Amino acid sequence: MAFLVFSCPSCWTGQEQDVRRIIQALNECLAALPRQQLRKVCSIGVSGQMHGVMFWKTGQGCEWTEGGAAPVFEPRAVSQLVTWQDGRCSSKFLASLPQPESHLSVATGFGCATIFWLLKNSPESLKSYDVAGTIHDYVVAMLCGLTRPLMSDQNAASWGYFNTRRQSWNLEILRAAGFPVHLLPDIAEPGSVAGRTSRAWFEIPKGTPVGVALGDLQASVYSCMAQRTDAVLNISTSVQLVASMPSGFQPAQTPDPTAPVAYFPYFDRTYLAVAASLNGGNVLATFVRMLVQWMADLGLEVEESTVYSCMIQAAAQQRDTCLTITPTVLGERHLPDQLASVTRISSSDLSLGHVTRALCRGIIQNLHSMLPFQQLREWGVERVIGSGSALSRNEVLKQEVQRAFPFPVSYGQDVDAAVGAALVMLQRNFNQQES
Ligand SMILES: Nc1ncnc2c1ncn2[C@@H]1O[C@H](COP(=O)(O)OP(=O)(O)O)[C@@H](O)[C@H]1O
Ligand SMILES: O=C(CO)[C@@H](O)[C@H](O)[C@H](O)[C@H](O)COP(=O)(O)O
Repeated sequence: MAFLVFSCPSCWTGQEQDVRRIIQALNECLAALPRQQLRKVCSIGVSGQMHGVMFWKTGQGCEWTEGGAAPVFEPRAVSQLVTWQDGRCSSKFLASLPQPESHLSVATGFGCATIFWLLKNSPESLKSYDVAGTIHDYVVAMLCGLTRPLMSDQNAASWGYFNTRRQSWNLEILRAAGFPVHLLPDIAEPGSVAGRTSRAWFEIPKGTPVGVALGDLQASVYSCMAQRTDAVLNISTSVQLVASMPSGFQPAQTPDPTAPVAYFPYFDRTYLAVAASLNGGNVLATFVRMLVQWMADLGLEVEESTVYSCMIQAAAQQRDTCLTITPTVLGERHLPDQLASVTRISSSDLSLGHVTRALCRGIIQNLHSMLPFQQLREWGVERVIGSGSALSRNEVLKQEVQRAFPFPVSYGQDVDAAVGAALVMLQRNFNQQES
């Protein structure tokens, strides 16, 4: 078994997750589903958080165990998952990387940037592995027993150094920079089948088709964008505002690291215009944790859930405020070094209601500064579909959305990446399975 081991300079903030625990959570989810239903599964759609990267060793990525109630796979020679929230690549480090031949620029947390960082700071750790992928590419590879992982262009683009027009990695540029290109997965069409389950998985029969893993953003959009005139606004940990570009649209071929809107590949060579803000529900969560800590420092104990409900209630009473909060505590990919600020502070606007109202407004205003909502109208958007737990649980955030958007906002029932991944398999592979 091998792990990535880093000596950590104090200036970067790594964000890693334990692959074993993720797969354990997946197993628990599967175990909770009715066995009868699992027996009837006719195909498996997979999606997951984009940008992140993990490594494993060919042929040793997992072990299947038949013990217990059902056959499951357990990770073996795998690294940690370095997530999309990873902050180890400073602006200076990113500026030292070669210019990609892609319409998308590279930010911290993107797979190829992380690999470049490891190459420079921990080259030994890479030697233990010979393949890499997103966590969802790993799951597909393990289920199907693939020796080399397959990756959809949706996830490849999220790593950087991928040319969506040519559907290929920037191999020459990467090779010239000493990048270990053998780690890069092979590319497959999103919506296609990656393989079939090499064994029974829980009650799901051996030989069940498994789709190439999709990006969670594209899968969520697929679950709810009924018309091209719909935009999707998701606010959970982070925020994404998404509109679909007309077929035939091609983004400019050079990356612009200062552009707040990126064009992500969708299906059938079409693109989604995406304003992906790193500052969403996590801003409120940071505020809540700060209050809980202040209370603890003052000798008082309070539950986070109590703080959420009190602050939302207080802000619901406080319909307006002059207090202005730019809530970018995490910076943004296009402005990594611009952090949060509070302005127009007057002694009359310091209540919990004022601050929470200003925080919620600030999250929406920050999104508006990235993708002005009038632009959506120019793209033909007529309606916004709202989703995400931070939005659905927060009446004040909903009010601020309604206030800022010049469109009706409706809240979808099944706006969910898992639903989208299942629909893709059902709708796009139906003919394939019938023949
Ligand atoms: N009790 C609560 N009431 C209202 N909002 C909450 C509450 N708990 C968490 N949230 C908000 O929901 C956001 C998303 O939480 P969570 O569902 O855990 O993340 P994700 O959907 O990204 O996996 C948090 O960042 C926070 O802003
Ligand atoms: O970062 C982007 C888009 O660039 C995301 O779609 C990415 O895949 C991540 O999953 C999301 O940002 C995280 O989603 P959530 O936890 O905010 O729901």
